[in-house]
Amino acid sequence: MAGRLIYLIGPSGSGKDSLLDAAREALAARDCRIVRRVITRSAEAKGEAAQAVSVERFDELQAQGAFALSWSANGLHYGIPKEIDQWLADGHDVLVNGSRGHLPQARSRYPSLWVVLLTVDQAVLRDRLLSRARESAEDIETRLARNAQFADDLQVSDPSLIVLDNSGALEQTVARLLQRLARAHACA
Ligand SMILES: Nc1ncnc2c1ncn2[C@@H]1O[C@H](COP(=O)(O)OP(=O)(O)OP(=O)(O)O)[C@@H](O)[C@H]1O
Ligand SMILES: O=P(O)(O)OC[C@H]1O[C@H](OP(=O)(O)O)[C@H](O)[C@@H]1O
Repeated sequence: MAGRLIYLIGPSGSGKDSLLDAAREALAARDCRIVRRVITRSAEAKGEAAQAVSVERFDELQAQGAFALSWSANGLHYGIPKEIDQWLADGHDVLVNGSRGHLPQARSRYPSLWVVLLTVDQAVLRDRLLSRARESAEDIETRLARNAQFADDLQVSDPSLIVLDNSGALEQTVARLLQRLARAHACA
């Protein structure tokens, strides 16, 4: 049976990378794969273990059809390697750190995908972005402002949407993620 794509989204700083890192072992034990993204961000940037490439290299990879999904946001380009299609075909569930802006295209390519939406109180979010200190103060404000664009877009009543609040301890969010995925018979 084909695997399921789980598309993790949430505001910048909501904790997507932290959650994936903290849940990595538990997910691997459940045969759930986490894909490594290709990003036009410098390799030195703190945070997720992504493959950093130049814009020229990204464009080449794109032209070669190396990406199953790709988008641009926050002045960067993001690609999800095509190998996820083989993983899904082989029956593995696959977790992707996605983009809210790209959700319609992701849904149209993977109609059975599940969305995990990570939320955080706005004040906590600002504090976390500032203390992460990956972006300049100006870029952080731009990222916070980007959230308004998506505020009403997701239907909380959608049965294939899992909403997780990460305003509290990360361990709690990990536990709830695993629980909710198990209930959805994904990564179970
Ligand atoms: N539950 C939590 N409690 C305290 N700090 C947290 C929690 N979750 C994440 N953080 C911290 O918040 C910051 C943002 O988290 P992270 O980088 O994982 O977010 P992200 O959603 O991947 O952001 P982006 O989309 O911008 O990459 C990090 O410094 C991380 O350590
Ligand atoms: O705002 P939206 O469209 O949800 O997401 C845009 C992109 O920004 C974030 O990446 P990062 O903050 O550069 O790591 C997300 O992971 C996503 O890929």
